[in-house]
Amino acid sequence: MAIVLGLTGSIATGKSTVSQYLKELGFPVIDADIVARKIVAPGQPVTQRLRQTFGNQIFEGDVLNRKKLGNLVFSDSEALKKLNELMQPAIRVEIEFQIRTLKKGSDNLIVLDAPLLLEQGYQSLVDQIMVVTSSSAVQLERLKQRDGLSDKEARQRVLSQWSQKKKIEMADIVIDNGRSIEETHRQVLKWLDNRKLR
Ligand SMILES: CC(C)(COP(=O)(O)OP(=O)(O)OC[C@H]1O[C@@H](n2cnc3c(N)ncnc32)[C@H](O)[C@@H]1O)[C@@H](O)C(=O)NCCC(=O)NCCS
Ligand SMILES: Nc1ncnc2c1ncn2[C@@H]1O[C@H](COP(=O)(O)OP(=O)(O)OP(=O)(O)O)[C@@H](O)[C@H]1O
Repeated sequence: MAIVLGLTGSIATGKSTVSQYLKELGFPVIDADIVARKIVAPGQPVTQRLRQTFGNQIFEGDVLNRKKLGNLVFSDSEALKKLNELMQPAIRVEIEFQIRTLKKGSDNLIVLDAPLLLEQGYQSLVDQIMVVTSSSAVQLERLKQRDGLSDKEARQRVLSQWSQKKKIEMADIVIDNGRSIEETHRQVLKWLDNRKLR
């Protein structure tokens, strides 16, 4: 029976960096950010509801302008709450479907990479929780650099999620991604070897 690993952590701490490595090692990865993109493609029911709720301002024709929606919800907690109410049920259904499908295969490890795994209570879908961390200063710097955000915008995004401390308290495994990527890979390999997963 495959182990389902829930991979999470606060924004820009390095989940994708770890999930990319697990993918390179050959493990199947379900990426909640990709699931979230799929359900807001043109013509999807959730896309229509986003238009009804937030108006045409967040669209270019049929296509959702993610940058505009991001700017709106990460600076207004009520809007973010509405967005979560709209999107999370459909995201959960798709994630559950993908886990069920992968469990029918022969993989010994299935990875669920989900930034809001703990906030949204996905613990019941996974067997182990891996939290990726880095110091707040490193996290902010990487976030600003990657997404071209101001200091204020980056801080607002960090504050829209649970604190790193709270996530670490709920973790089975903590991966410190504050140093080099090679050092992070070493920690992942150590865990895989301990669990005899490779
Ligand atoms: C607001 C949106 C349009 C911004 O899109 P954008 O392309 O700029 O960012 P992207 O989707 O790559 O997300 C980047 C990071 O933002 C953080 N984030 C995304 N959604 C949320 C949210 N609802 N609450 C808190 N943090 C979030 C995550 O750490 C995520 O990895 C997009 O993030 C979105 O649709 N969010 C809602 C869907 C969701 O809840 N996704 C998380 C799945 S568990
Ligand atoms: N150890 C590292 N050293 C230097 N840069 C890194 C390291 N790990 C990640 N980065 C960079 O930091 C940024 C954030 O990393 P990544 O995208 O993996 O985070 P994430 O947790 O998946 O973010 P999100 O929650 O937004 O999806 C990226 O630009 C990535 O290239």
